[in-house]
Amino acid sequence: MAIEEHAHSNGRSSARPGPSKPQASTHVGTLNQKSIRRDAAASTSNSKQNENYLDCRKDLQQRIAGIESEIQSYDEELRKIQDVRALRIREKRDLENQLEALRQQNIFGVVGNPQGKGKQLKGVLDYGSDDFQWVPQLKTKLQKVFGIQNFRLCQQGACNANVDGRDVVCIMPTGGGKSLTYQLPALLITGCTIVISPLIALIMDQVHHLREAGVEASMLTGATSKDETNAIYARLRAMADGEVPSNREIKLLYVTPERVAKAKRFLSILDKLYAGDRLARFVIDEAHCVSQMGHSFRPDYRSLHVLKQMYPRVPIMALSATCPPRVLEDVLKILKMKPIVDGRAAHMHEGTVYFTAPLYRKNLNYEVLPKPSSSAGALKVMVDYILAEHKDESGIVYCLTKKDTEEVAKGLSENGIKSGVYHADVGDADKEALHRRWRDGKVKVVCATIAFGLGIDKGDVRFVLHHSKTLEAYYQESGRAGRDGKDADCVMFYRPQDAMRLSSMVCTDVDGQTKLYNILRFAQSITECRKVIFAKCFSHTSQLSMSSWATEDKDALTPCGHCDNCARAEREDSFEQKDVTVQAWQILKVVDEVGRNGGRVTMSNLVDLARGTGKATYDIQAGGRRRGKGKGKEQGDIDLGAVADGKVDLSKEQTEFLIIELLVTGYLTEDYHSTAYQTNVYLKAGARAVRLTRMTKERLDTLTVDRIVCSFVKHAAAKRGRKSKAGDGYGNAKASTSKAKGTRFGKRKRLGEEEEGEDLAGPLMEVDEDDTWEEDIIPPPPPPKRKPAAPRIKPPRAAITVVRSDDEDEGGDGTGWSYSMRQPDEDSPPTKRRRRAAAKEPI
Ligand SMILES: Nc1ncnc2c1ncn2[C@@H]1O[C@H](COP(=O)(O)OP(=O)(O)OP(=O)(O)O)[C@@H](O)[C@H]1O
Repeated sequence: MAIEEHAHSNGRSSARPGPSKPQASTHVGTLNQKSIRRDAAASTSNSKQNENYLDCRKDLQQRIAGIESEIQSYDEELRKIQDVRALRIREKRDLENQLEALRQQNIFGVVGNPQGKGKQLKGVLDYGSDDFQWVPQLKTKLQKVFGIQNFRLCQQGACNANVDGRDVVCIMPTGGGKSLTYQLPALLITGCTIVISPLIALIMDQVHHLREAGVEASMLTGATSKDETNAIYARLRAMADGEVPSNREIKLLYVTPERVAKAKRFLSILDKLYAGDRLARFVIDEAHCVSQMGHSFRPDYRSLHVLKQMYPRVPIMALSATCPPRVLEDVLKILKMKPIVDGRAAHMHEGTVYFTAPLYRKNLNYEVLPKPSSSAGALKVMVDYILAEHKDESGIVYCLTKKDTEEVAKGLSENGIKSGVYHADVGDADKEALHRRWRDGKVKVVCATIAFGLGIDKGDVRFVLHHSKTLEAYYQESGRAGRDGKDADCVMFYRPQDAMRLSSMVCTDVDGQTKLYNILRFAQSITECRKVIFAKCFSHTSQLSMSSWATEDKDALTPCGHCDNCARAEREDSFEQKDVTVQAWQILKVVDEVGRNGGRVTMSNLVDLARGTGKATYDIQAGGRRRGKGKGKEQGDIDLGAVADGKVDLSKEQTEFLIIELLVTGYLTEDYHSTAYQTNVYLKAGARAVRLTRMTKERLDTLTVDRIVCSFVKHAAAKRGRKSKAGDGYGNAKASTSKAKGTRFGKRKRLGEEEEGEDLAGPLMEVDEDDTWEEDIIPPPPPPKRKPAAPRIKPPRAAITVVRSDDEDEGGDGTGWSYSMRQPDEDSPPTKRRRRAAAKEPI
């Protein structure tokens, strides 16, 4: 009853058996008997339930008691663990204090040297200073082993942090000297430094150089023979067992990431070295490959996360030339490295010590030169340039295609410049032979695709000629120049027609168009400092911070003072401005008319149509208005007077430049048509075109904002006696003035002089009459005969820059802009017309 009452008292209806509530009945006797039987049955059932209940209760109480006592024992254990933890924390602090004291004792000027400069702030270290006791030893080895007199950029800081056993990240530009930051410290530390590098060729090159310098360096790659591999493992085992004296140890062992990821034998020798305290450091070269967010992710790099897991005592150094903050964060996370601390003010024992050097190298002179439109002309310009500026000096010509490299190498060789070819299809032995001959100076110029990059470390590359698809590629290629720190030239050859070929090459790439427009803006600019363009563009597109482009003496947006545009800016009278709003309107009107007639125009087509020269017709697609009858290509033509109020009164080249400017500013846009073999690029009106085309010519004349203004170069830009940037280009001692470059820029043609540049073309970016092209189709090289060492001829060119106006009147959107155009040279190469005239041929 108690149970039932309890249940009822809880307000629940009980399903349990119990005495029934009295029911109304008319048969009393029967009811009483039934009731007695029911009561007896209920009583039996109640006692069973009671037993069950008691059993269950006992069981539960016992279990609860068991758990309670278990919890108590855990509490006790936790208390013990917490006590131990607190003890260990105190011990750790003690050890850290000892480490700090030890570090301070090792820093002259704090403890060891009372007369020291006292540069150290409390609790932080300036690894870039001389205040470490091993610095004299580092400097001696720097000179004796590597033959290098001074550290450059952040090398000293990185070396100090390495010797001090810190985890390090070092971001330095290509050719900045990253290798030294781990190779030199490795000589001062007991044990073996394991270098993980992505490319066998690069590894071979490094090991070769180190052995030449007398450093015990080895490699374990697919190219290492079985015997050699066994010998290396035997030496490492002996090292781990303490059987090898320190001066006989393998100081640097190069491996590919695949070996760390997959080779069990290698991992077991690492275990042994670790146990024997002979694992000095892991160096991860090209560390951005660890991150999927990086531009060249390598899956095997990901497996490097095991290093910190398995060998927590071994410091790691991560090296890269391009590691934007987002990628760096990912790299640190994957490698299980602590967050970064500044190498000039690093916490005594916490964090990954971080060093970075300006991405901009002061010893590189960036310059854009005009490229003639014919293969012969383009080759001639390159030959002239090399002979006039870099005769007998080492250089590289980067080409867009394999076939280009072959044609250019042939052309240069025929003109007395010993050249070789390097691209993906060249066999390893030939590559190696070329590399060797180039290094020895037997070959002067390597004509290469971008494949010629990693592992190419020749100090005295005095010039690199570029035909690049993107600004990133241009910058990367330029990293091969001037690695000895002396002045070097990085010259891009460009003509507006290139844009169409490049556009078809990148049209399917992610961000292809954005990247293309960036390099077009760079190439067309004649006023803005090249360094500043790099800084703005890369800090925007690659998340490389703007400060990466600052140097010790200049911030990122201060002009470098020595690129072609800075040199030009030094001469106030070097260009004059011209309003080309009408010409832009005319071009857009022509495009409009072609589109209305169902036609399409290529760039060269558009130039001819707008200027009323050449065949001045355009292709018509089915359904468009056509001129003439019969079979064959349907053609349309234009009444320029009616459509555009006459011809565009700019030279061909100026018109091309204006068209590219209209393209990158959205007044024109590309119209791609693919066939089975190629992609043809046509031009059509862009989103902004209507702003101009809706106006009448008369209305245009009264327009006060959004006018388009071009600057034309009046005189050759001064570039003579260009100063050497800053000593060796890496902030070390001052140096000389570079050789006079007086021949570089001759006098230019007067504005309006006609028909220059008809023979301008490029073996590297050949474009056929219709702006259509097939990769690798290159016309034969030009006739070889030419006088060596002729002064460099600078073909004419018009460069356009956009200047925005903030004026929002006249219905404009505040994006007014103006152009500047460089005036053609007076000593430009003979045009077809002039050549014909000279040969007394009728024009
Ligand atoms: N302090 C220095 N002074 C003069 N030359 C140096 C110095 N440090 C390094 N070098 C030289 O600079 C060249 C480039 O060095 P290194 O190969 O280490 O560059 P890197 O930063 O690794 O470039 P990459 O990213 O292209 O591999 C080498 O020839 C090296 O000997």
